[in-house]
Amino acid sequence: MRVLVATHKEPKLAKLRELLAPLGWQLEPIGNYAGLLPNPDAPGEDLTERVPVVATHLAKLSGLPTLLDESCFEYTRAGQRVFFSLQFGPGDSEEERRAKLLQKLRGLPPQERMTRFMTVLTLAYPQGKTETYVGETQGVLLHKPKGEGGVGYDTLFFVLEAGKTLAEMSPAERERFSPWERAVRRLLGHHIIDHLHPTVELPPQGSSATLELAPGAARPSSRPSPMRLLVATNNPGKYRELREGLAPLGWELASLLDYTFKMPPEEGATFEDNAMLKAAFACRQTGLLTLADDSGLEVDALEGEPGVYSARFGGRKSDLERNIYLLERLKGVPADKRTARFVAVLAVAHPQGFMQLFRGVTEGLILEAPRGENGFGYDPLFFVPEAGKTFAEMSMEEKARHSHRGKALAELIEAYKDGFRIPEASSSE
Ligand SMILES: O=c1[nH]c(=O)c2ncn([C@@H]3O[C@H](COP(=O)(O)OP(=O)(O)OP(=O)(O)O)[C@@H](O)[C@H]3O)c2[nH]1
Ligand SMILES: [Mg+2]
Repeated sequence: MRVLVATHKEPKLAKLRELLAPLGWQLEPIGNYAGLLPNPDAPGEDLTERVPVVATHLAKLSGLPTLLDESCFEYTRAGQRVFFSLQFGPGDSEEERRAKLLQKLRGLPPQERMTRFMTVLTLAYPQGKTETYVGETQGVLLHKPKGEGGVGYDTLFFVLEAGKTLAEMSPAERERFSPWERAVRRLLGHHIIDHLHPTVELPPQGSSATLELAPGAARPSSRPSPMRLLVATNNPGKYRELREGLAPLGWELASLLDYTFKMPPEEGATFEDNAMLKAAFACRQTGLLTLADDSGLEVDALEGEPGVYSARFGGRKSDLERNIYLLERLKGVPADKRTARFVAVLAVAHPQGFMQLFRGVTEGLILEAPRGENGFGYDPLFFVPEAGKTFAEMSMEEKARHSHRGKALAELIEAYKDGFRIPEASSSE
């Protein structure tokens, strides 16, 4: 797809091309759009309303899908939400912009300097359809600059999650906290999923499905390995279990530590969606056969929560905090109502253009206090009646025999054990 990008900044275009490379879009700049934008300094303007309107205008003029982003600070002044747009005329130097911002903030009490640094990114189609992605970072605007790095307002913006200003971060760190990058990654995650939906058939438990990954990809041929498999997870506990489980295949494994790209946000509604998104993304980045695991805990008394949100349950940051939160949520729920299951979906994306899925489920109970030292995540709270133990009381081999991941891995090994054979790609023709 050809997409116009409303920017005249070469570094921004280059960065977009790098981040969106897995989508295979052809990104072209439109330099001369500034005159079409409404007055950027108009007060109280909500970018989530304005950016889609302007992007649609540009898409209609050009007849091509068009990407436009704008950023702003949003804060509260006298109880009102105020937007401070970061779009300026070409004449403003960074110095002048900072002065403008400081002037706007003069006299604001510290609690009103709490800010959302927000980027709104819209992809507009000439027919009028729009998609809008928002990236945001919470912070405090300082009275005085702090730090040396970065550009623009980076010296004034203190990121709460990081405990420093953007200007005090390394370039890699700054990327992680940049609302612009966050918005772009949301778009990427969404489109990778979009791309997969039309052809995927969700398989019955333990079977495999085929789908087309890249339009025009070579038709798969059946041929044996040499196998190199990228295990695309950032979770060390999972990685260990996957490595052990895959050992019988004798394949050479690569990990995400071997690469510098970042995985997109997991915005799918199901484990299947997220596993495919992760596998497809990493496969397209590396060209390697890629395995991703999406898994989680479904608690009946919580109507299936945390489910696909298991890694960010209650916004808690560590395994320990998530376990404490789970116990809080289940306070007063009697033992016989504490039923739950762990689900794992493994997706294997083949660079030739299709994907296979394997699913495993283990039923259990959530205890009222942790038991055992092994494993990771919710393991100390997950009791498996058939074994009479929690996952955390099991050795790795024992857990593999009983666990959701172990069961999905067994299906995968079964599918690949007699050498690597690619099924007929029926959906690509
Ligand atoms: O006690 C546990 N024993 C398990 O066997 C297990 N499997 C998954 N989980 C939890 O479920 C979430 C998955 O989220 P998830 O699939 O997005 O993985 P993740 O974000 O940790 O890594 P990645 O693979 O996405 O990089 C994470 O919070 C995991 O702690 C488990 N917890
Ligand atoms: Mg994850």
